[in-house]
Amino acid sequence: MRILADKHIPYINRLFGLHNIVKLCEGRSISNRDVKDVDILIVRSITQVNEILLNNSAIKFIGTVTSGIDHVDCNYLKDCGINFVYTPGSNAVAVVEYVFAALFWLASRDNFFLRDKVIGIVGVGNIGSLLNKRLCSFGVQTLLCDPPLEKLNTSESWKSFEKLVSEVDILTLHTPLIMEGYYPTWHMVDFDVLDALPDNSILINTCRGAVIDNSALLKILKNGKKLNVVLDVWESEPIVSVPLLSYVDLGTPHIAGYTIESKIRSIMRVYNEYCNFFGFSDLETENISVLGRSIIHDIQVKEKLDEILLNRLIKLIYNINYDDNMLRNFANVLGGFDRIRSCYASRREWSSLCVKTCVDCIYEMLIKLGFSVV
Ligand SMILES: NC(=O)C1=CN([C@@H]2O[C@H](COP(=O)(O)OP(=O)(O)OC[C@H]3O[C@@H](n4cnc5c(N)ncnc54)[C@H](O)[C@@H]3O)[C@@H](O)[C@H]2O)C=CC1
Ligand SMILES: O=C(O)C(=O)[C@H](O)COP(=O)(O)O
Repeated sequence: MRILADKHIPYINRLFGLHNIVKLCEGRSISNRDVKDVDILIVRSITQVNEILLNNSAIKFIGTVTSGIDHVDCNYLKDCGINFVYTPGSNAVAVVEYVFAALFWLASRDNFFLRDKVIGIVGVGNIGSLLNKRLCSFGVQTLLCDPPLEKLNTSESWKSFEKLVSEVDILTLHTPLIMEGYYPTWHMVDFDVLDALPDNSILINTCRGAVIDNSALLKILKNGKKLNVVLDVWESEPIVSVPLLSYVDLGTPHIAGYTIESKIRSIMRVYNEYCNFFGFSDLETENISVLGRSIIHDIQVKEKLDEILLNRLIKLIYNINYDDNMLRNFANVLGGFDRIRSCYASRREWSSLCVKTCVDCIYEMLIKLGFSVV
């Protein structure tokens, strides 16, 4: 069969090349002409998958190596009988660990402790629920907002979005981009919401840029609103608002989900779904262990695991400031945003750091936080 794939998805030839003819393209430039004689299409979030792309094509199977699917017209694919797979949760760990890195970067800069803050999580799915679990295991207070889930699961203590905004010190967004329907998220954070946030609170967006009205955010920051902002996603991607970037505390090029582990998880998920759909047997396991340990392991933890020590462990794995600097250096360069992302030296996840301790309570905490412990 003939496969067309985004050239920046890893392991495509290794996984699909044996049985198929594989063509690789820049994701943003894939066109209807490219898919004319193609059976299988494998994309990232930067390829709009809709009738314009697929009209008169013979495509049978489409995979996106993403959790978000706002770039896909799912109804059109269903109407055309095209089998569609995506990879929800594949990069949840990566995003959660990005949020921790951002929080600890701010905490050490502004000299506060996370345990003294209330963190509001909007969207409690794969990412939001894992973030909540890890924050709570580390003794950080959280409040949750997820109206669709609230309708299904009344056991949690949910907060309305309006109430959450006024009660939290830190607001972190983890919803899909939903333009319409009962719970739309497009511009969910608008000027009024931004104005209602307590002074000196922290706003983190790692879901989709347009969940925050970026023009309103720039306006209120220009007006002097005291707000600490972390943006990994931008309303005008791949163009980044340089004025907005100049006001945010941390700005990164949509890489919160970019760990080596998450990239392998997602392409393996698509590959296994492809094998199932076409009836092939050579299912690859999600062979993350092929990565082995990170370059730094066998760290001894003897003293209690406080925020300062956890921050030091995190920084062994990931320096978020580096990604912020990269974006600030290339935001003004034509194609810079996509270039940084496609050349990104994906980081490792905490589980790749092997920590040694003989203190039981530290052992349990490290396990709950996602580290490998011996
Ligand atoms: N920056 C990055 O690299 C990444 C960004 N993302 C983005 O993060 C989003 C969330 O990812 P997951 O947790 O895997 O998705 P998910 O689908 O598991 O969870 C999303 C949650 O949001 C809730 N939700 C929907 N509408 C809502 C509303 N109006 N208010 C509050 N909650 C609402 C849903 O009920 C669901 O529980 C993705 O859709 C994607 O857009 C995901 C991975 C990486
Ligand atoms: O999985 C998602 O949803 C994301 O936002 C991914 O991080 C998008 O990465 P690309 O598909 O744009 O490489």
